[in-house]
Amino acid sequence: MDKLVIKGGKKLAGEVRVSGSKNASLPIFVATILNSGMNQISNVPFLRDINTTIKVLESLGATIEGNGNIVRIDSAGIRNHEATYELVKTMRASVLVLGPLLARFGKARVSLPGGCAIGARPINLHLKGLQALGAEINLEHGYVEAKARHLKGARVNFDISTVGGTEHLLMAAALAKGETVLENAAREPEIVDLAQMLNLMGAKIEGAGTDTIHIQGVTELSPVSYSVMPDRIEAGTFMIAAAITGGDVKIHGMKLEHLDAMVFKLQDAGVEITSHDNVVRVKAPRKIRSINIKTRPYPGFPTDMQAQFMALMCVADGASVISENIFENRFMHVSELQRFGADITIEGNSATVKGVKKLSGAPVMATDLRASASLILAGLAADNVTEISRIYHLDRGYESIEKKLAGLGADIKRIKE
Ligand SMILES: CC(=O)N[C@H]1[C@@H](OP(=O)(O)OP(=O)(O)OC[C@H]2O[C@@H](n3ccc(=O)[nH]c3=O)[C@H](O)[C@@H]2O)O[C@H](CO)[C@@H](O)[C@@H]1O
Ligand SMILES: C=C(OP(=O)(O)O)C(=O)O
Repeated sequence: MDKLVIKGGKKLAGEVRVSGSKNASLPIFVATILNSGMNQISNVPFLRDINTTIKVLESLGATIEGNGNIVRIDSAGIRNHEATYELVKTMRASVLVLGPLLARFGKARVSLPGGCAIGARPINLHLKGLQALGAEINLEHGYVEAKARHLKGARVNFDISTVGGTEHLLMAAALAKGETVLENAAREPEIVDLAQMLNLMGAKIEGAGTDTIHIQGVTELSPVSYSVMPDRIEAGTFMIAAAITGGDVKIHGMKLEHLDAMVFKLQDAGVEITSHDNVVRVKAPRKIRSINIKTRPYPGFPTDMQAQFMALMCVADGASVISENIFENRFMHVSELQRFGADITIEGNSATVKGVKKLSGAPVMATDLRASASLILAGLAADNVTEISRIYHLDRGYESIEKKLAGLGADIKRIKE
């Protein structure tokens, strides 16, 4: 298993480019199930989760070839309607194939994804929504078996804002008969990206990016060429890397408006953020101020940036309260950050972080994707050497992160074991 070795204390400087979004690519790849033909998806990041999605689509019968960051998906050969436990267990988002398979072929059998390190993460709202569209759903031997002669448009009111649930229903409703209205829909930019791609395929979707989405079902969708939006979480991670190392970094290819909630918090913490000609410059202050955050669905502070922001607060001036409101167990990074000498106490869904003068490098273990990123950030700011093991989590969601950080002057190496 690979590990990362970081010698901390370098101020990051220079320029870095953000890759395409993992969380937008996954549903966009899955949406190709809805048509029959050759789709071309560009700005795709090289990630383990993308490989898993490719394996899932291939197992259904799609033919896929890649060239750099462009992936061509021919969905004409899809004949199989089952996604196995072996594939779904390695990546939860694979469960999104259920709705599109059902909408196009009238049946699907997909393994339940199960929980993960950050929470139980049920899919009850996905299934309730598909049932509202007329799907007959049975749970057998850990699999969801779904049938519908023809999905029919309906009103779906989500109990809680769910990104995956909204994406799932968008895709299924695109080929349903009549109008579907999604209420209390999630508003994340990745949902807007998916809706844009579906509309290019011929879907009739209005209101993506708001909490009410109207979908007029169509009978057929066509293959498309589509370029994936930039990864806002990768961009946010670089912003914090600049801030935590006392650095001055220019980030290319990001959309600053996708990170408004975090940008305001970083500015409150004293970080200077300017944008010119689509390049965002992030300049650290002499001392970071402590700031409280509460994670919320978009446009609130993203849960996927909570761990990284906590790493920053570990070296800030004062105390910060960080509340996690999306996932019930997303503080796994706390015990690892404590190994760097961070002063953090947890009470319920809140962590109080008292800034310390200096973190001290340590051997640590990554527990999930964003936790891994927070450990890199702490390692960049810490004295001495940090060794991070179990970085396969990181490879799920960050394209060549060690190369990009090394390009900014970090002393970071991947050791193959
Ligand atoms: C691949 C992808 O895009 N992953 C993102 C997506 O995950 P994902 O789509 O899984 O997250 P959701 O928005 O669905 O989850 C939000 C909350 O709703 C709960 N819930 C969800 C569905 C459901 O049927 N029942 C239910 O109770 C979840 O357990 C969680 O507590 O959005 C999360 C929240 O921004 C991000 O952290 C993930 O990075
Ligand atoms: C939690 C994440 O991803 P996933 O939903 O795929 O687990 C993430 O990207 O931070």
